[in-house]
Order: sequence, then structure tokens, then C-alpha cells
Amino acid sequence: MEKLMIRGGRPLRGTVQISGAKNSAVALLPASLLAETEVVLDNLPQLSDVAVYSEILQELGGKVTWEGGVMKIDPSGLVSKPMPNGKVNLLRASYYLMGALLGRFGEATIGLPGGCNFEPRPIDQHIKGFEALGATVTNDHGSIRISAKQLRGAKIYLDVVSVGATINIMLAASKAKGSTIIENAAKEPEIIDVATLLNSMGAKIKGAGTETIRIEGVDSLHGCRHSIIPDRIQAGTYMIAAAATRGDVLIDNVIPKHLEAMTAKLLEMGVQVYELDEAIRIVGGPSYEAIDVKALVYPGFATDLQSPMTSLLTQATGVSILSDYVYSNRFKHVPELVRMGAKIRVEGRSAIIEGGPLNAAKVQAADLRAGAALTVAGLTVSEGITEITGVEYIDRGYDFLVDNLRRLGADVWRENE
Ligand SMILES: CC(=O)N[C@H]1[C@@H](OP(=O)(O)OP(=O)(O)OC[C@H]2O[C@@H](n3ccc(=O)[nH]c3=O)[C@H](O)[C@@H]2O)O[C@H](CO)[C@@H](O)[C@@H]1O
Ligand SMILES: C=C(OP(=O)(O)O)C(=O)O
Repeated sequence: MEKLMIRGGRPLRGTVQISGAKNSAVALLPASLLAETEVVLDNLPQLSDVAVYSEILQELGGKVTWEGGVMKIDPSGLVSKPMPNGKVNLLRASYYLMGALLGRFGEATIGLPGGCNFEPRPIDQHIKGFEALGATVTNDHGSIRISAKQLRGAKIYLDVVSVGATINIMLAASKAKGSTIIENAAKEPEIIDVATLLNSMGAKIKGAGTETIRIEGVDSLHGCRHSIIPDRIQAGTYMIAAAATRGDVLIDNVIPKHLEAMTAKLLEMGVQVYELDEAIRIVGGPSYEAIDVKALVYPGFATDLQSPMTSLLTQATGVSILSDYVYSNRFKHVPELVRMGAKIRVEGRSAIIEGGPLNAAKVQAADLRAGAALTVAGLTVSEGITEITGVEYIDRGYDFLVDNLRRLGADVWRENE
């Protein structure tokens, strides 16, 4: 196991290139299993979740080659195989195998997903969707078994706006007989990305990115080439890090529209933000105002940026309130930030943050974005070395983190624990 070491206090300066989106990649890989011929994915991030997924595809009989940011997936030799445990327990997005294998083979047995467990993350809406499409779903000692003689299109209203359920239903419904309508669908850019891939494979999906998605089922899907959208969460984290270190950073290869909520909040604090066609420049200032932030479903402020934003708000003057309306208890970063001298208390679904300086400490990342929050915090501390364990979580979502930060002038490195 490694730990991340940070000697902070240096303003980040320069340009950082943002990779393809993790939350798209981990849905596009299983989506490719619905094709009968080769799918090529470009701009793939080099993340541990992607590596695990490529191994899962190979266990299922897919042929995978992965060089740099390009993965070729030949699913022609795919076999229907139960996956009750093993690699599926390592990542959250293994739940997409349910929709993909159900669409491809009419059956799937998949162990309950892993990933970041900051609080219980139910999948009842995924199951409600599969059942509405005519599947039988049973829970067998922590494995979900799903089967259908023939999937049939249906009208499905999601009780909660769920990224995973929306995509999972799209995957299965692409191969159902007749039309499916998903109401109260999630609108995240990653959903549009998955629909774009599926449509390039021959699916008929309309309305992705709105709250009503219509899917006309087709008999078969074919291979294609697809380039993954940039990772808005990675981009938002570098925006936060640039502001927190009072630096000047060009965040390149982004879709600025995907970061509008982030941009609006930074401007409100007094950070200078310049939107270009495919880049955003952040210029930090000497002082920031405290603000209130509400994490919501897209296009609201992303819950995945809530933890790193907490670290930035410790650098503002006054008291900020950061509330998470997606996950009520996503605050595992808070006790660790408190160890670094932050004045934060959690009340219900809100963190109340009083601005003030941080100090170096030995801290533990309990999940991916908690790790991002601690990294941002460490970068602001000018005396001492911050040591962050739990780096394996950070590797789920930030490729080339040390290289990128060093190129921006930070003094960071990894060491064996
Ligand atoms: C791999 C991936 O894309 N992960 C993202 C995805 O997770 P994930 O798809 O798991 O998150 P959802 O959008 O499904 O969850 C949103 C909310 O709905 C609840 N819920 C969800 C499904 C369900 O069946 N029942 C239910 O009650 C969840 O507990 C949560 O409170 O979206 C989250 C919210 O933007 C992000 O934090 C994750 O980074
Ligand atoms: C929670 C996250 O990921 P996952 O859903 O894959 O655990 C995240 O990306 O912040």
C-alpha cells in the first residue's frame, strides 16, 4: 500500500489535461457487451476501476486490448456466466453488468456492487426497472439473479433520480421488444454519453439528458468507435485545487457547460473563472467569501465535488454551509479535515465550515472524494508534510494525479506505507 505525501503551500500554476470521465467509462465498458462486433473506446481514463472492468469483460469471454487511452473490446465470444463475487465486489459500477447481460443473454447473476461506501446505496430502482421490463429478480445470498424469457418495453417512473438506474434500464431496454419510457430520469452528461454510444451501436434512444428518455428496442447491436466525454469531476477538483492554492491554472479538455454549477459557486466566492471553448482558467485571489452550496442532481452542484469543495471553503473568510441533497451522510472527509485543524461540524445533511488555516497531519482517505478533499487540503498547508493513506481510493478517480500536480508546481510524491 502507498501513501500520498504533500508539502503544500505552493500556488498551482500551468496547464492540466483532463482525462475521459470515469463514470462514463464504467458504463460504456458494459454497454459494449451488447454489441455483436468490436467496440473501440477513445479517451479512456487510466483508472483502477477501468482496469478491473476490463478484467471482468475478459472473464466473460470478451477480447480486450488496451493501449494508452484506447480500448478495443470484441464481445463476439461472450458467454453468459454468473458473477456472484470476486471483481464485481470491487467497484460500484459492476451493477451495469445486470442491464448489459440481461439485454444480451436474457439473464444475469451479479454480486452486490462495491465502490465507495460512504452510506447505504440501494439499487431498488434498478430492480424496479428490470421487473417492469418483464424480468424476474431474486436476491440469492447477496447476489442478484435476473432473468427474462423476453424483455418487453414498459413505462417506468423512477421514484428517485438515479444515474445508475437510468443507465441500467437504458442498457436492458435497448434490446427489449417495443418501446420503453423512463420518467424522472437522471440528466447527467454521462447518461448522454452512454446513449450516444448505444445509438452508434444501432440502438434507438431519444431524450437522454432530459427527464424523459424513450427507447425503441432493437434485435441486435453492432460495434462502433466512440470517444468518452471529459471527466467533469476530475476537472472540478483541479478547479478547486487551483483556487485553494491561490494559483493560476488552465484546465484543458473539458466541456465548460458541464461545470456551470462549479463555476457559479467559485465566482460567488470571488475566484476568477474564465470559460474558453474546451478549457477553463482559474485565477485564485488573496481572500474568498464564505458561501452556501447545495449538492443536487445534475445540473446542480455535483455531490462528487462536495468533499473537495469542503476543503476549499476552509480557505474562505466566515462561515459556509455545504449541504448534500443526494447523499445525506457523505462526510467521511470531515473528521480528517478536523485533524488538519479545520473548524467544521456536521448537522444533519450539512457541513458548517468556519474558514481558517489548516495544518499538516497524517490522515486517512476513507473514499475516493474524501481522498480528493484531503489532497486539496494538503496542498494549502505551507508547513510540514501531509500524509494521506487510502490512496487506492484516489486511484479509482484520478489518473496521473502526482504527475499532474508536480507539473503544476506542487511538491507531492508517493511512498510505501
Ligand atoms: C459509477 C457512477 O456513475 N457513480 C455515480 C453515480 O452513482 P449511483 O448511480 O450509484 O448514484 P444514484 O444516482 O443512483 O444515487 C442517487 C441517490 O438515489 C438513491 N438511490 C439510487 C438508486 C436506487 O435504486 N435507489 C436509491 O434510493 C441513492 O442512495 C442516492 O441517494 O451517481 C452518483 C450521484 O451523482 C455519484 O455520486 C456517483 O459517482
Ligand atoms: C462515488 C463515486 O463513485 P462510485 O459510484 O463508483 O463509487 C464517485 O465517483 O465519487
